[in-house]
Amino acid sequence: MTTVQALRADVTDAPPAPAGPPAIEVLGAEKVFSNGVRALTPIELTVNQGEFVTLLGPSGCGKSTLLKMVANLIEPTSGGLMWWGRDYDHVGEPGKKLVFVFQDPTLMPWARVRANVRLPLDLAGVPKSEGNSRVDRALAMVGLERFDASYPRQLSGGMQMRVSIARALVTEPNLLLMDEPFGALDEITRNKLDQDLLDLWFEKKLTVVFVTHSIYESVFLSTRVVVMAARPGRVLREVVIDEPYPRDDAWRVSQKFAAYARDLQLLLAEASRAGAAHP
Ligand SMILES: Nc1ncnc2c1ncn2[C@@H]1O[C@H](COP(=O)(O)OP(=O)(O)OP(=O)(O)O)[C@@H](O)[C@H]1O
Repeated sequence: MTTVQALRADVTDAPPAPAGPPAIEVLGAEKVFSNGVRALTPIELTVNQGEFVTLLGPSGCGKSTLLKMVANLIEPTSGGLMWWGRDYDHVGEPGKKLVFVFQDPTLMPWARVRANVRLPLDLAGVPKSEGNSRVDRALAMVGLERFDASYPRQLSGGMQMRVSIARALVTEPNLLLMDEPFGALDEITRNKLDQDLLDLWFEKKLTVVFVTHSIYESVFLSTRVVVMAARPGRVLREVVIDEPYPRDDAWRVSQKFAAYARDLQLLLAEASRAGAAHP
C-alpha cells in the first residue's frame, strides 16, 4: 500500500452534517467552453453550511471555473447546482446571501475607503445612515476603522485586500467565495490575513469556498480540502482536515500540520501525473 493509499483510509471521514440543507450542491455540473476547452468533467461536490472548503490543484484544473459556477457567474454546460437546497432564484433571501472576492482588490482608485466599501450598498439603494453603520462594522471586522478616509493608493497591498473583504462583508453574506484572494501578497501578510479570515469565519459562522495554490494555506484554513486534477478538470480527492478551531500559529508548526501538508503534496503530485496522462 502506498503512503497516499494509507493516508486515504485515515482522512476520508465526512465532517459532521450541520442542520439545514447544504449551502452548495454541485450535481454533475460540467463545463465545455465555446472554444472546445473541457474545463470541468461532471463534478459532484457538496459544501455544508459552516464549512471552510478549499479547492487546491495545479494551474488549469478548473478551480476558478468551478468557483464561478458556484457564484452563478458561469453556467454549466450540463448538470446543475443547488444553493441552500433550491435554485439560484432564491439566493439573496435572508440566510442565503453569497459574495465573490477576486484575487485583485478591484477598488475604485478615485474613491476613499469608506466609499469603496459602501459601493454594494449604494448599488442596492440602502439608505446612507444605515449604510454608514454597516460600513463601520465591516471596517472594524477587518481592522481598518482608522483608514476610512484614505485612498487605496495610500494603503499597502494587504490593506487593500482587507478593504475588498470589508466590501464583501458589508453585504452581510452567509457564503464567501474567494478566488485566491491572498495569492499576490507576501507570506507574512498572507498568514496574517489567513488568521483574520479564519477568526471571522468562526465568529460569524460563515461558509467559505476558497481557491488557492498553497498547500499550507489550505491546511491552515480548511475543514476540507478538495484536490483537483487537470486535463480534464476534475475532483481527485477530498481530504478532511481534522483539527479543531480556533486555529493559530501553534497549528502551523505542529507535526500534524506537517503530516497533512506532506500528504497533500503527494496528492498534488498524483494530480499532476493524472493530468499528464490525459493530454
Ligand atoms: N472563458 C474561457 N474560455 C475558454 N477557456 C477557458 C476560459 N476560462 C478558463 N478556460 C480554460 O479552462 C481551464 C480551467 O481554467 P481555470 O481558470 O478554471 O483553472 P484554474 O485551476 O483556476 O487555473 P489557475 O490556478 O491557473 O488560475 C484552463 O484550460 C483554461 O485555459
